[in-house]
Amino acid sequence: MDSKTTPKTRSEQQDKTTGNHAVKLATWKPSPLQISKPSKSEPTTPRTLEKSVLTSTPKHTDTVVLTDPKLNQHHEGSTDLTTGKVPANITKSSEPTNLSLKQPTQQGDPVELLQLNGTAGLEGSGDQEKKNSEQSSIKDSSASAKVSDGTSSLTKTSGSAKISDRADFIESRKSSTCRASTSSDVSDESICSRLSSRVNKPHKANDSRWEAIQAMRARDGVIGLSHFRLLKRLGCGDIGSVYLSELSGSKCYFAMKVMDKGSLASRKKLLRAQTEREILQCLDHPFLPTLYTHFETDKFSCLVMEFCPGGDLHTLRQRQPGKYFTEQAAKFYVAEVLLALEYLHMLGIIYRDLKPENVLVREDGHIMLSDFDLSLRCAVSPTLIKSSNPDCETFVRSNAIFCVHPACSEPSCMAPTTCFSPRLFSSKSKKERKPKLETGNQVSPLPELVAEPTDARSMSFVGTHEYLAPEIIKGEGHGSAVDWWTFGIFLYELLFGKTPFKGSGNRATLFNVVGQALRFPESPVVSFSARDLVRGLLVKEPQHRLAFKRGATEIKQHPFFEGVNWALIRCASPPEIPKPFEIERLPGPVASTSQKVTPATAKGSDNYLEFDFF
Ligand SMILES: Nc1ncnc2c1ncn2[C@@H]1O[C@H](COP(=O)(O)OP(=O)(O)OP(=O)(O)O)[C@@H](O)[C@H]1O
Repeated sequence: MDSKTTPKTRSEQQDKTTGNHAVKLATWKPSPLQISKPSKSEPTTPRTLEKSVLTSTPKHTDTVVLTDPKLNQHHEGSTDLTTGKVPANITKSSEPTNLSLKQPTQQGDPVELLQLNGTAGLEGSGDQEKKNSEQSSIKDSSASAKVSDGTSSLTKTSGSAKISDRADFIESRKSSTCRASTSSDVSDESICSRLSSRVNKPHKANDSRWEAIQAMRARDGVIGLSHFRLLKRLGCGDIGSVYLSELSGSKCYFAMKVMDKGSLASRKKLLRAQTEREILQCLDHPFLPTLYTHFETDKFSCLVMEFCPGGDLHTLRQRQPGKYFTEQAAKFYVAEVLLALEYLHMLGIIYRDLKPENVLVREDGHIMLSDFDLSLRCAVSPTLIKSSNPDCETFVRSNAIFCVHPACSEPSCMAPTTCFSPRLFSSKSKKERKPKLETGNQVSPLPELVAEPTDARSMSFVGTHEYLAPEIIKGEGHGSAVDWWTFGIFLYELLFGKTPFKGSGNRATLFNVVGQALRFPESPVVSFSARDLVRGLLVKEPQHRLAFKRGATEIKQHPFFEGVNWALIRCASPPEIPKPFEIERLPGPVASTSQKVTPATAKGSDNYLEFDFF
């Protein structure tokens, strides 16, 4: 079975819950959740959720949803692209029959037409581009993006059900300098969108897909929905559906996330969509998605990203003997995830949703971390904590962090953070002085820079039950250390085929996360260093957790990763290379072609030899 069509539900771990399963935590009460900045288009008055109800949706039993009982406005499911409606019964079942996405539009044509009443992409600015946009709008409205039937693949409404709106309480030592945008402008071309179309992605220089998009843009002025053929629905998350799509005539394939703006607005998820888009615009890393372009129609907001034909790590794990990875394979995947997290942290992004379902496998077997709508953006202030100059004294100092509300951060605020000149903290009071750094086994002659948001704090209750950090559950406020907790759970799951604190239900799981001691199963047998790393990461108090002070550097130096060549990891052989994705197997107009999406057809996209991040 094609992994892309395999339901992403954690079948062996799912709770047999139907309907919302309210969880009240008896022994502690999540701290009041406050909204720091009400958004104009999402007029949520600051509120206190003293009796917050944690619910798990049947569609995503493994993901936490914090519902404000007063608002009671959380809806699950994705919009039917044909009707533009959210299927009414989608919360009751994850059966494919509930997801009739398309209606036949042409008799005898197995390919259904997806009428997307689109206006052109909104990239670019200025009169000429507006003109183009208008012309294109006319063109688009008469054009139809084709989508295959793919009914057999619509077996899953995958993805995580998440907090219906972002309500991050931001503990900020300095107000953000970013534009305080409102989500009402999401349908318009935001400053970020304009920036993004010009964002330089140096690592995409040899990417044929990148070139194809640029060529199309140069030719037509703007890129819109009419430039793509939607071939198959790959999956569906909480804020949109993802389609395998071809840039018409280019044989370049992409994953296009299509979000219904009306549905986002009514479900108060515009901010999440905006957050994801703005984060994607910033990324240029081998283990993170490339956003090739973004455009909007009257009805939809579309993100065009790299397509990963290898499925996700959850599905891949299920296919392993014993449903767990060998230690070697696990090491490979977590090492790549670690680099992705490190890069995100350097950009001031706390990921907050690490789980195997969100780790996709590229055509070359390397990974791609996906799904950024729960991420939190902060401003980071890189700090040099260890100088290469032996005469310089070394100090540990947490870097100053300023969280920014998801609605008021933009790439221009974040991107330069990696380029800051590091501050070297010289002599301070003796109190602040730490005699020696714990540098693990390695003695590095290189300067050591912490550019991660180790001090960031948010009060949101986000994530997936089994992956939630204790400080999130307890509502104590959380920072980047939550990513190291989830990293520990992730490693544990890859190694043992299950998560460590899973209870009989979501409520029990949350209690276990907070109160239960970490235990390891007797089998499979896992090395001491692997268990030691997991132990270091799954420390309940974030301040005592591995990587709390110095971020990913601490983890990289752990003996578990001994021998890993961090700089050349993307040249390492992956444990498994996915079979070429066969376009001919898809129903619809492409069925007659024998085109395969292989590394050959996406030539140049993975020319990672010139690796200069690390
Ligand atoms: N770049 C991609 N390549 C291949 N498949 C993808 C890609 N991005 C997403 N998918 C598939 O589409 C599904 C939906 O992805 P999406 O990011 O919309 O939702 P999600 O990860 O389930 O989370 P959320 O609910 O936060 O949106 C994923 O489960 C995955 O199977």
